[in-house]
Amino acid sequence: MTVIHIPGSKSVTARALFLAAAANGTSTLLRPLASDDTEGFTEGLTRLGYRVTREPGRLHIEGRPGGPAVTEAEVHCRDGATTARFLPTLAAAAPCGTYRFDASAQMRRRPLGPLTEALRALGVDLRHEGAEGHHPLTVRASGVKGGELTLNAGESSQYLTALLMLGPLTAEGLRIHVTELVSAPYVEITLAMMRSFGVDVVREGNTFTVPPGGYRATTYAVEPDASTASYFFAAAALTGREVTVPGLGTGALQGDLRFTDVLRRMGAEVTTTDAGTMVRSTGVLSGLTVNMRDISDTMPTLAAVAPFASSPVRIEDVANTRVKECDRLEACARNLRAMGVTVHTGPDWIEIHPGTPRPAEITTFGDHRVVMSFAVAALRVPGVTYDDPGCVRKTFPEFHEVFARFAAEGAG
Ligand SMILES: O=C(O)C1=C[C@@H](OP(=O)(O)O)[C@@H](O)[C@H](O)C1
Ligand SMILES: C=C(OP(=O)(O)O)C(=O)O
Repeated sequence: MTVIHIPGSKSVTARALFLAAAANGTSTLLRPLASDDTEGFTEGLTRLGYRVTREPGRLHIEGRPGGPAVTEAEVHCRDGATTARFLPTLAAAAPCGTYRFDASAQMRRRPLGPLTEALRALGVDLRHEGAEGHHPLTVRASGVKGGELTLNAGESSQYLTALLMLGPLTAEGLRIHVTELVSAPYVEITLAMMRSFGVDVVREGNTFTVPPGGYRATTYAVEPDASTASYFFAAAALTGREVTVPGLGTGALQGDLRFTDVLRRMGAEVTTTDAGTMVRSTGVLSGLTVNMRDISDTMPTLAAVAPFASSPVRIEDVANTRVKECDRLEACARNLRAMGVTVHTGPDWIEIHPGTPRPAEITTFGDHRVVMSFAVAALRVPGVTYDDPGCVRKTFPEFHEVFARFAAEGAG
């Protein structure tokens, strides 16, 4: 049996950094993720004048309920959409200040229009330098009074998360009516974490009521990243092995742990306890039709193991994977075809047929999940290479070393 210790969740770390920065008092984050996304987030906070100090395996953040310590700053959000969407929202709550945000070429292409429109509707002076709804942008902050909003989060749940986290920093609180929502489990993470920092959001159907009054500092333990764990779970199911991931058990916050339900439906044995989750191959890997709207970061993981299933795999309702680090539906289709696999795609679906994949150079489009997903397929197809293997730095800089050790253990 192999036990894999997975680094901290990107989503939980980003939220914890925001909430701790806004809180009254000093917070400590235990086992936060250290990757390009979370380093970018931390650097952004530092540029806004927040004090973050490091110790091995922990971060201390001195909260500033009154907002950033500086009234002017330039923040580069790198490739991280959590950074690029959450930090301008945090800055908007400042009583006064001018804050400019930019991002990598990849992140500049990704949308945030519904969020910036919502901030403007709340009275925030926010200007895009180029295309509307994209970075770079400048926020001229003068505090946010609060009030009612209608939001379409059908493209990204991060718009809703950003506004929910803003709510307690407004004078009167926020009431948000949501018309559409993708990646819904990420909103559950947000609500649970806001509770840990002292704020109870009331949810009635699609309406969220967020009280004013700010956050309370706390010590927060970051759980392992469930999307990262999907590569190890899939690898076990694909190569006749068993793997246990401690720290992702029945109480886990992240919806992406439900990827193990998909593996179970395909034939793997899955056991979840309070302590963690174990996936064991039964030698059976059947195809299926699955809706991944809630857990679309694991769509590429499933796409990469799909050709080895005994019948077609059809993944539905994943249109928003087209506005991630790359167009993930097309990236998966292109790379699977390069490996000789039959693939069909539609606006929001992909269908992958059983085949005998051959080695190819994977075109990564700078997307960490393309690399990590095809590394799983590569366990059965020696000779796969990547045009940019280093892009795993976004969420898991040590991926190649850890995954190679995991593979070697299975071979030995
Ligand atoms: O809130 C978050 O931390 C995230 C939400 C999801 O994005 P979308 O809501 O844009 O699908 C997910 O894909 C992303 O990796 C992290
Ligand atoms: C989509 C992702 O990241 P983000 O939106 O946080 O940049 C991801 O990590 O798969």
